[in-house]
Amino acid sequence: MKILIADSMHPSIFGMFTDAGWSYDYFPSYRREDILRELRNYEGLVIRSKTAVDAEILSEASMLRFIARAGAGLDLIDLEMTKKMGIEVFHAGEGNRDAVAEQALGMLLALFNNIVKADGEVRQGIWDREGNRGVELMGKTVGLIGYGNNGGATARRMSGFGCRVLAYDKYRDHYGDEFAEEVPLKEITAQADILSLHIPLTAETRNLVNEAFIESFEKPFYLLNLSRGETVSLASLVKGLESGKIKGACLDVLENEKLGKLSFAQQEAFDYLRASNKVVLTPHIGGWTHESYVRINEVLVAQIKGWLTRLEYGV
Ligand SMILES: NC(=O)C1=CN([C@@H]2O[C@H](COP(=O)(O)OP(=O)(O)OC[C@H]3O[C@@H](n4cnc5c(N)ncnc54)[C@H](OP(=O)(O)O)[C@@H]3O)[C@@H](O)[C@H]2O)C=CC1
Ligand SMILES: O=C(O)C(=O)CO
Repeated sequence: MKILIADSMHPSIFGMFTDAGWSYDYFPSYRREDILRELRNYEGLVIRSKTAVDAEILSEASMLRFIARAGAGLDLIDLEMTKKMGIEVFHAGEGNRDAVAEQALGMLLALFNNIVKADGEVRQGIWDREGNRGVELMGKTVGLIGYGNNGGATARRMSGFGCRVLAYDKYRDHYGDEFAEEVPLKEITAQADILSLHIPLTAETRNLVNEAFIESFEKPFYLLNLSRGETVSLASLVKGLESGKIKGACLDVLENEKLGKLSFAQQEAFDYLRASNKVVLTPHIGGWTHESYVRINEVLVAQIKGWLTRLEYGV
């Protein structure tokens, strides 16, 4: 089996592929046009987030049997088309869920305890204790939307901090566990002090957090987004922060990432966010730890092996 690795990966993948008897070409700097030109020669494609695997790319995938995404989200892959073409798609959500959950906790604790602001002040010689009085996580109600890998890992940690955790997942049944109560969405909007998004980006979740949704919350709340930026309308978030309905936000992802590509309206919203002490921002690093970098490879290789075994035994 010949595999094209078209994005940078932790080098542990090379030994894993060789041990499995798979041959590969590693071209981490391949751009879209290179993939378009070469893909017809490969049975497997490994990508991270550089290239969208859309209809045009797939039209060159005459030999392709699988795509392995070195991460959780599959929003860059045309899943309808891969299904039609019988191409397997693997992801490594189990590989970075703990990283995402720890980052969610870290961002929230930073926000609640004014860590970024206070750190900046002390560095400038300002010793302000009253202006940096914190908020505790203990006893807060957290609402999670999406209860898969990241939602589950986040619930485990939030409950350990003394929070009551409510979880809503539109596509799972009977998912409540010792860390989170399974609830309808309206229970989250009625009770949550903190909302944390752990959903994929789909037509349904794009702009899920808009003005009407924010207004549907009964209490002012804090927002965490470590899913995809496009699930939250930045303009609505800014309105919510201005009105006080949103008390603060932790954003690892933005509506239009990489900052350079922002439209005028997005730039205006982003300028508000970056000037606000009620907001903690990180550059999409939630799933991006040294440990997850390796674990993602292990998860993908296990999935590919499992699939090959199933094919071999016809199950
Ligand atoms: N910031 C970062 O670095 C990272 C971000 N992510 C993002 O987080 C997302 C979630 O990851 P992960 O937890 O691993 O994914 P999972 O698929 O394990 O969990 C997501 C859950 O949300 C459910 N869901 C889908 N649509 C809705 C909806 N409209 N309302 C409520 N629930 C819904 C899914 O159902 P179903 O399975 O049926 O779709 C699934 O049960 C990824 O898709 C990715 O975009 C992931 C890793 C790192
Ligand atoms: O795993 C994901 O989907 C991420 O966003 C990190 O690449």
